[in-house]
Amino acid sequence: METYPVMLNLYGRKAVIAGGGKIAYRKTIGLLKAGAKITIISPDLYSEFNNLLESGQVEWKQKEVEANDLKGALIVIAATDNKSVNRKISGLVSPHQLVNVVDDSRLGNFHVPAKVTRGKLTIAVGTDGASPILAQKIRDEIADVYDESYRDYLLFLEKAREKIYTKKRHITLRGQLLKEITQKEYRTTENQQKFLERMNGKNGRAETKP
Ligand SMILES: C[C@@]1(CC(=O)O)c2cc3[nH]c(cc4nc(cc5[nH]c(cc(n2)[C@H]1CCC(=O)O)[C@@](C)(CC(=O)O)[C@@H]5CCC(=O)O)C(CC(=O)O)=C4CCC(=O)O)c(CCC(=O)O)c3CC(=O)O
Ligand SMILES: NC(=O)C1=CN([C@@H]2O[C@H](COP(=O)(O)OP(=O)(O)OC[C@H]3O[C@@H](n4cnc5c(N)ncnc54)[C@H](O)[C@@H]3O)[C@@H](O)[C@H]2O)C=CC1
Repeated sequence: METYPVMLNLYGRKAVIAGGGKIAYRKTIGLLKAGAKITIISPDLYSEFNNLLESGQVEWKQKEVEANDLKGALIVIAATDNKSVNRKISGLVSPHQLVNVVDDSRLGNFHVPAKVTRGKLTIAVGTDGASPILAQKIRDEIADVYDESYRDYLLFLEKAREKIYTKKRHITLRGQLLKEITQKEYRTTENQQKFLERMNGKNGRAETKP
């Protein structure tokens, strides 16, 4: 069976992480970047958490995890170092909760891919648990190709697409324009600017490429 990749919008949604170790920390950072509201349930916390706690970015309940702690969470991560506790958590979640079990992905309903993010561009690599290190390696290779400059490029593409849709255009022309801006020449700010001006109808220039 294949997995089904999705890009979740977790902004403001509740996430519960059981365990306060290194792996819990890694998952916390990923969830924070997505704007989730995170509660850590753990008798102790890995020192890296201190900053997050002090700045109020995460809530910590200093205790062992119980069924009640999972209530209201969209996403639950079982990240303790105790296999039977992690297994128990996977059995306690409701069928509509997302649960990731860090030491046995078959017990959960999702696992976490390696990813590279460049602003609005996200590329995720998964191996279904076969080799997290290969997922990391492929991610690193992809990250070299799709470097930091893609952050601004994506902003341009978004803006240009909006402009292309704003004005009433024939569907064929619209498609041509949307395709055109993904070509290499539009990686330069100069050509991006020219394109936006063209869409604004400045300088009386034609819409199609000369
Ligand atoms: C199933 C999954 C569940 C999940 O956690 O979602 C899972 C499971 C397990 N990982 C284990 C080990 C390691 N995992 C990593 C690294 C990452 N692991 C991640 C995801 C996943 N790991 C999910 C599958 C993803 C996929 O295959 O697509 C990444 C991609 C994302 C993330 O964690 O955020 C992150 C890279 C983050 C980044 O670089 O960005 C490293 C290397 C390192 O830490 O540097 C090692 C040591 C090397 C090794 O063992 O291979 C073990 C054995 C634990 C033990 O020893 O007991 C298990 C348990 C098992 O296999 O059953
Ligand atoms: N998915 C992944 O990427 C990886 C998963 N792992 C697995 O993740 C597990 C956790 O690894 P680390 O974070 O390095 O361990 P760790 O030892 O640093 O942290 C474990 C945490 O779980 C807490 N804990 C234990 N029992 C608990 C309970 N009943 N309720 C709440 N919290 C409890 C501990 O207090 C501690 O904070 C490991 O057992 C390993 O199998 C390890 C490497 C990678």
